[in-house]
Amino acid sequence: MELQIKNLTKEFKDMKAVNHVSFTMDRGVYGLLGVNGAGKTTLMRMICTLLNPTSGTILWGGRDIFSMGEEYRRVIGYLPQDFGYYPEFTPEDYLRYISALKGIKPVAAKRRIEDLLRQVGLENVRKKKIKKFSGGMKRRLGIAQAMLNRPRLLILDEPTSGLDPKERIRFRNLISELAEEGIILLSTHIVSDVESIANEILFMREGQIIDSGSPAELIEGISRRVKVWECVMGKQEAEIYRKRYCVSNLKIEAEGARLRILSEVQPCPQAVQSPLSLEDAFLYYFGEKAGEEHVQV
Ligand SMILES: Nc1ncnc2c1ncn2[C@@H]1O[C@H](COP(=O)(O)OP(=O)(O)OP(=O)(O)O)[C@@H](O)[C@H]1O
Repeated sequence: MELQIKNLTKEFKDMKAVNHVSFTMDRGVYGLLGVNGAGKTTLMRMICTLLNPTSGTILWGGRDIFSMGEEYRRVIGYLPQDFGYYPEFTPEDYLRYISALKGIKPVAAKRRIEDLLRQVGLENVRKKKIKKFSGGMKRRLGIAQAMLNRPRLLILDEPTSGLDPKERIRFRNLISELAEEGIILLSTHIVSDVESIANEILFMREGQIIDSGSPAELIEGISRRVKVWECVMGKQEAEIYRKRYCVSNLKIEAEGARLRILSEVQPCPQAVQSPLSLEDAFLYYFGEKAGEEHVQV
């Protein structure tokens, strides 16, 4: 079964938060990458039927999702950016409560909750109150609630925000496991969160999908337009280069500042060409904004 997004637009007053977006998802993990305000949440909320598009269509198996009602809700699982939980609940109570809301019968829910607690690694804290959970544990619980109805389409909005590096690794492993069960669309502004697990990446900027493909395809495409150079220079000189070029990394070493520069031509005589990474590709599209919350694991 596939989800087709055709010419989708969402306008808020006179601004287009999502601007004529089209793409199709059939299987695996799709990483929606963009800086804050790119339109990721708006796009995801429309896919979840929580927001009506201004124009365009979303089809599941060729049918308009907005006319499918309950049938579509059975297909989809959603983890919103700020998912509400009840601090005094245990994960078991919480999942039982959400199961009831989703209309899952108690016997089936019991089995499913057992499986999910194990799958997201919360079986040992099943009796602990959620208020005592770390950010990573809460996110994993959030994924479990989105998975209760065995969705074939799982939408995760910024699922890694607030996670520490160890939790990020654990999260990536969990997503790879879940991907075997259907389609996962996850949004993030952190390249390393999706680089190793996404089959396809969609770069979103100012409401539009500006490029898409597998990480290798994206790297190859952008490599034809820009090169990456590495060079070492004095700190003062490095400041000048930083203003003049798109610098994807600056590291102070014993012999000076090591710069990673994106440029079509060799920026200085000592610069040596280096293979382009997905992180560089992100920077190529998003420039300065991309570095605002740069996280490396
Ligand atoms: N209900 C709304 N009314 C007016 N403008 C909105 C509304 N929701 C979103 N926007 C605007 O639409 C644009 C896209 O927002 P959106 O939340 O979809 O981006 P995002 O990529 O998810 O960013 P973030 O990660 O910060 O949530 C932003 O400029 C935002 O201010």
